[in-house]
Amino acid sequence: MGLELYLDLLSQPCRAVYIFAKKNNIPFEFKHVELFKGQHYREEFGKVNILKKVPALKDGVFTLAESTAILLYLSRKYNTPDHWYPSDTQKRARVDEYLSWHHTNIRGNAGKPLWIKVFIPLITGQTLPPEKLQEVMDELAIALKQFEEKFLQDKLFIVGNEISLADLMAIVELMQPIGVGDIFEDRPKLSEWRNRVEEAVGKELFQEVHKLILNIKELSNIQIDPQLKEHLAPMLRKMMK
Ligand SMILES: N[C@@H](CCC(=O)N[C@@H](CS)C(=O)NCC(=O)O)C(=O)O
Repeated sequence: MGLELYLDLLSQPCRAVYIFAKKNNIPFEFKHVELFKGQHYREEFGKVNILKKVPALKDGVFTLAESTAILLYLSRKYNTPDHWYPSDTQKRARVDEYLSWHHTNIRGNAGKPLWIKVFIPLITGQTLPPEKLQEVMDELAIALKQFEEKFLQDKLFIVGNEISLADLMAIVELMQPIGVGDIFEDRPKLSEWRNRVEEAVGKELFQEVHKLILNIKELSNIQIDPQLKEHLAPMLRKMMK
């Protein structure tokens, strides 16, 4: 049994894993787990990831959750080019530094605008006041300022002159709010970095993987799984407050 990747390309960390595997010609079977259909609650998927989240990996009898761990596993197993996760100790530490900061700062904030503007209305039928969107956009702006000042500075990529796992994890998150508002528009440094990342990944692959998120409005007539609604209810109540 070969490598299987369980993904939904609406999910940011899934896009990072997909891009990484495709870009590095890693052979895998794409196992589509549609979150809005609640397919991650199926018993079969629970055997791959007891946490019931995507991305997840299955390689023979070995299973693995968490995007960062999956990317590192793939980079080691397939001996991918060094720039993704440099062997130089200090460069590698810079990737680790970004990845440690990423989850609570970029990931913690970049997904929210889409929830406020698209997913919550879709799931609950309720539209939230514009101030709610403004609130999360303001929080994201703080994270973006730190991203530019601390991690990007005046470099081409987060770790010098080549793309690494840090850039990959960052870009997939920063593409998430794009259907709601263009966060790159008034940020030339961020926008130029995005172009470089897109170029390094390959424009065709980049567009392919972001097709769903760039056409997010087409989701408006999707049927949401009732179990998913129930599972999300506490989180939604918190976000709607
Ligand atoms: N820390 C995890 C996050 C995984 C995660 O939150 N996945 C979301 C999609 S972006 C998910 O599967 N959510 C389903 C749910 O919580 O019901 C990673 O980086 O892989």
